[in-house]
Amino acid sequence: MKIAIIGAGNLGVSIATGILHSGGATSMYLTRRNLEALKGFEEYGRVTLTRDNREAVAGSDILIFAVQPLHFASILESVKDLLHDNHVLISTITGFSLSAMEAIVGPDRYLIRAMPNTAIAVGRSMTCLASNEAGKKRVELAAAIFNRMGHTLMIPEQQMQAATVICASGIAFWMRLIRATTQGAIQLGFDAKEARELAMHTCGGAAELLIQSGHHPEEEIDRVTTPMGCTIEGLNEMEHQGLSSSLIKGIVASYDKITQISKG
Ligand SMILES: NC(=O)C1=CN([C@@H]2O[C@H](COP(=O)(O)OP(=O)(O)OC[C@H]3O[C@@H](n4cnc5c(N)ncnc54)[C@H](OP(=O)(O)O)[C@@H]3O)[C@@H](O)[C@H]2O)C=CC1
Ligand SMILES: O=C(O)[C@@H]1CCC=N1
Repeated sequence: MKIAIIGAGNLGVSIATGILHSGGATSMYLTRRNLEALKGFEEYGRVTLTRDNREAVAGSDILIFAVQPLHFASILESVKDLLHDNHVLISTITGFSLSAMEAIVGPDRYLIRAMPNTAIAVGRSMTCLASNEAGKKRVELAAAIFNRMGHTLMIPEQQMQAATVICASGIAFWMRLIRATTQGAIQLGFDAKEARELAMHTCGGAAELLIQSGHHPEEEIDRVTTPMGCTIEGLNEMEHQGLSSSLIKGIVASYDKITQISKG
C-alpha cells in the first residue's frame, strides 16, 4: 500500500509510527512545512519527507489527512486535480463533514472519515470510521489499515463528533486521571516513578478486565468494594466531590466545542 500522510503533526506522526511498526505500508509520504520536525523518519527507507502535498498525492493511493481543520479545505482544493479513481481519501479532521469534502472533490471519490487517537503509535488506537456512499466500497480496506493498529468501529457519520470526544480527546482525559492517581500515590509515599508505574498498569489492567470479560464496570467494582472497606469509602468520597459529574460535563463541553469548530 502506498500511503501519504498529509500533515504529519501530532496525530499524523502517531499514525505514521503505527503504520511503520505494523508493517502496513509499502511506501509512505509524510508532508508538513517544517520538515526538521520529522527528523528520524528518514531512517525508514520507504519513507519520503516532503513539503509538497501534490508530490505525496501523486505518489500514493491512500491519502490520510491530519491537518488542522482550518487548513483542510485549501489543501484539498490544491490537490483535487491529481485525484484518480483508485485514490482513497481518509480524513481525521475534526468537524469537517463528508459532504463538505464532497463539495470540494466530488461525490464519486472514496471518502472516509477516521477518528483514531494517539495510541495508534503503539498499536492501541480506538478508531471510529464512517464513509460517504462511494466510500462504502473501500471502508473495509480502511478498517483493515486501522485494525492493524488497534480496534475499529463503523459508526454513522452523525456520531463522529461524539466519537472525537470519547476516543480522540479521551486519551487526554484518561491521562489526566492517571496523573491524578500518580499524585495521590506520591502523597501516600511512593516515589514519582513507582507511583506512575502503579497508576499506568492499574489503569491498563482495569481496561483489559472489561475488554476480556465483557463485564459492566460496576460488576468489576462490586468485586473490589469489600463491605465497610476502604474502596467504597474512597469511591463515595470521589462521587461526593463530583468525579462522574465533572467527567460528563467535560465530555459535553468538548462536544459543544466541536460544534463551534465545524462552523468554521
Ligand atoms: N491530536 C490528536 O490526538 C487528534 C487530532 N485529530 C485531528 O487531526 C488533525 C491534526 O491534529 P494535530 O495532529 O493535533 O495537529 P498538529 O498541528 O500537531 O498537526 C497538523 C500538522 O499539519 C501541518 N501542516 C500545516 N499546514 C500544512 C500544509 N499546507 N501541508 C502539509 N502539512 C501542513 C503542520 O505542520 P507545519 O506547520 O510544519 O506545516 C502540523 O504539524 C486535526 O484536524 C485534529 O482535529 C483527530 C484525532 C486525534
Ligand atoms: O483537541 C482537538 O481538537 C483534537 C481533536 C481530538 C483530539 N485533538
